[in-house]
Amino acid sequence: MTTIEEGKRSQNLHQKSVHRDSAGVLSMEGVRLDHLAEAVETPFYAYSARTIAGAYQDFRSALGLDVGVCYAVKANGNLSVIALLSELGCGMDIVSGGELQRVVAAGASRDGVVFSGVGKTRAEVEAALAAGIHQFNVESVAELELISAVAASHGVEAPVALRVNPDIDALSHDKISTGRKGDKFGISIDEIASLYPRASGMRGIRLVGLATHIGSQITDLEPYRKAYTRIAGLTRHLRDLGQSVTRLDLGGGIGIDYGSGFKLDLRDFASIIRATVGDLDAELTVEPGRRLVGEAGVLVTQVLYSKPHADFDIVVIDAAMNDLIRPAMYDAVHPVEMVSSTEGGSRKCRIVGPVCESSDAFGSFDHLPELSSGNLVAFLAAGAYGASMSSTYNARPLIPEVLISDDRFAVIRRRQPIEELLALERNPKWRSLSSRLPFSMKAG
Ligand SMILES: Cc1ncc(COP(=O)(O)O)c(C=O)c1O
Ligand SMILES: N[C@@H](CCCC[NH3+])C(=O)O
Repeated sequence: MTTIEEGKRSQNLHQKSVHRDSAGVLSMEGVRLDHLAEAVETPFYAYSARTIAGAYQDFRSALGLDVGVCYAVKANGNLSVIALLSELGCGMDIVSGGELQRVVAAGASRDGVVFSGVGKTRAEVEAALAAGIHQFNVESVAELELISAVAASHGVEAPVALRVNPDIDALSHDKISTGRKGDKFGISIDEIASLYPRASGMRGIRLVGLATHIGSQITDLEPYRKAYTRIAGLTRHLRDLGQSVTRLDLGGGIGIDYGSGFKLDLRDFASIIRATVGDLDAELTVEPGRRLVGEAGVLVTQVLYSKPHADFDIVVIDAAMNDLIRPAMYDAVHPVEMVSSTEGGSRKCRIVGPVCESSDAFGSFDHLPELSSGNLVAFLAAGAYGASMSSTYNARPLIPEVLISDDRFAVIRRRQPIEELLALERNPKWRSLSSRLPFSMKAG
C-alpha cells in the first residue's frame, strides 16, 4: 500500500463509479453529489449499484460459470448491498453470526453461504447448522472438534473444508496478509495430510475439500500462483491417499485501484486458477470482497475549517477516522476529488478529521485548489472496509449510506441517533447472577 505522504488524485476517474458531468460536478449514475449533499447531510457514503453489478459481471465473464463467487460480506455488510449481489446470483462468505443474520435478513440463499473465520463460537456454529449453510471453512483442530460435537449432537453433518495456511506471502500490507506461516489463519499445510483422513472419519463432519485465503489488496499474481500450486499438490496427495476432495475454495483478496491506475486483470487471475487447479475436476469458489464493492463507493465530506501554514494548509473535514479507518490503520490513501471542479491553481494541503487522534488524517495532497469552509470533497474507492469498519469513537454517530441506481437514490443506513445509544447507559438495568438465565436472555 502507498504511504500517507503519497496522496493522489484518481488517475482513472472514468473507471470509477463517479464522473464529472457537463457542469464539472462529480456525479454518480446521473445523481450530482452536491445535490445529494443537500438531501443527505455530510458526511455520508454513496454507492453505485451499477458499478457493483458491473464488478460482479466482470468476475462472471472472467471466471466462467463453473467458478462460484461468494461475496466477502465483511467488505460492506449493508443489507441492500448483500441483496443486490445475491439477486445477481452471488454466494456469500461470512465470518460471524452477525453476518449470517445480515445475509438471511437480506434474503440471500443460505445454501450459498461459506463460513470462514478463526473464532467461530458454539452459538455461531449452531446458527449456521440450523440455517443449512453450504460450507464451514475450518481453521483449527479445536474448531473441527467443536463443529463435530455440535453437529453430531443435533444429528446432522456439517459440510467442512479445511482452510490451509500455505505459507505464502501475499506481498500486500502486513496487517492484511493471512497466508504466511505464523499468521493466525488456517491450518499449516504440513499438518493437513495427516489431519484430513482423521477429519473425514469424524462424526458430524462431511469433509468436502480445502480452502485458502492468502490476504487482501493483492496486486501481484505470483502469490496466487504459488498458493494455488500448493493447494493443487496437496489435493493430488490427498486423493492418492484415497481421500475425496470435491471442493476448493480459493479465497479472495484481489486488489483494486486506489489511485495508482493499476489493478489486476481478472482474466489473468482466471488463467492462474485454470493453470493450477483447473484440471482437478473440483468445484471451485472464490471469495472477493473489496473488488466487488470497493470502487463503487465514495465518502462525501465537507470542509469545516482550513488552518494555513507556511507551505501547506491543514484542512479539517467533517469525516473522521471513525468513518473511514483505513488511512489511520494501514496508512492507506484514498484518492480525493473536489465535488465541484474549480479553475485555478493548487495548494498543498493535509486533510484531517475532527477526532482527537493525530492519526485521524487522510493524507497530504497537492492537486486540490485552496480549500475553504463548505467545500465538498469526495474520497473515492471507499465502498469496501469503509462503513463496515466504522465506529462511534468520540461519540460520533455512524454516518448514512446511500445507494444510487439510475438517477435515483435511497438512504440504506441513516445517521444513528445518539439518543438510541444513550438510553441504555442512562438507565442501566440491574440484575443478579444468582438466577441462571437461558442463553437467549443473556446480556447483550
Ligand atoms: C476468508 C476471507 N475471504 C475473503 C476475504 C475477502 O478479501 P478481499 O476483500 O480482499 O477480497 C477475506 C478478507 O481478507 C477473508 O478473510
Ligand atoms: N480491512 C482491510 C481488509 C481486511 C480484509 C479481511 N481479512 C482493509 O481495509 O484493507
